[in-house]
Amino acid sequence: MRIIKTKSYEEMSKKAANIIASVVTLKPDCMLGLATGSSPIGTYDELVKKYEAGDLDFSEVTTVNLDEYKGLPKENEQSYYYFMHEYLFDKVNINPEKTYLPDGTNLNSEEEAARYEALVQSLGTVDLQLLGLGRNGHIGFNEPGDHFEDGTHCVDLKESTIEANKRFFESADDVPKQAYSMGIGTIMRSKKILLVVSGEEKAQALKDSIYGPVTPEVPGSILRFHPDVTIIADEAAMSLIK
Ligand SMILES: N[C@@H]1[C@@H](O)[C@H](O)[C@@H](COP(=O)(O)O)O[C@@H]1O
Repeated sequence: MRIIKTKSYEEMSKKAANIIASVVTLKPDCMLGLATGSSPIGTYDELVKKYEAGDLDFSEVTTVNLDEYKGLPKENEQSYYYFMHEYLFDKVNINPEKTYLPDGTNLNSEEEAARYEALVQSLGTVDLQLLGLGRNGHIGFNEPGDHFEDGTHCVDLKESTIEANKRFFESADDVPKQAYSMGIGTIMRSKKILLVVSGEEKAQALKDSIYGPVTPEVPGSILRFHPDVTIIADEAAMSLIK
């Protein structure tokens, strides 16, 4: 596990984008696992800049996203489909037919989870999985619990996650109560993992993930068992780590 400490969110984002760009440059037809949330927005902005400067070509890249709210249609501004198009897909030359997310409009949880898991596996191995960290230590939408879920599944979101994510919605009541998420096994099967963490409100979750026991109570802690993890965290997120 490599831990890179940066002075700011901007520096974190630049370094993360450099790592993703190197993967795309070395393997133009790579498969990227992508994340949503405020943590990776700066990284996507930096990737767009590299594309606009003519330094990156996404035409052969395939992407699979970690998660999606259950029940939100694609055109809902809070759907992760919308987010990915807004921050990345519509701004670079990626082939939209090679970008995949769970289908939030399929309300049959078992069917959708099985479909997405089979799809991700059929596409091959994720070369690099980008992750953010929830304030409660979640990765994707794998919430703290008593066991690690292996494959894609439907999650009942924790109150703390609904509380954390309500800033994007009109009220907490508007935040979906469930989401589809890749499982811990899906994430751990990626060749490389890149975790970006910013802000003081993540400091405890980051410390617990890196130094606490490996436990499903802190889903991010499982990353210690992965052979190729890079964590890029700003000073605020690292503030509880000496
Ligand atoms: N499902 C997403 C995660 O994929 C994300 O990494 C995390 C942190 O979000 P943020 O980066 O906005 O703090 O929580 C969200 O709920």
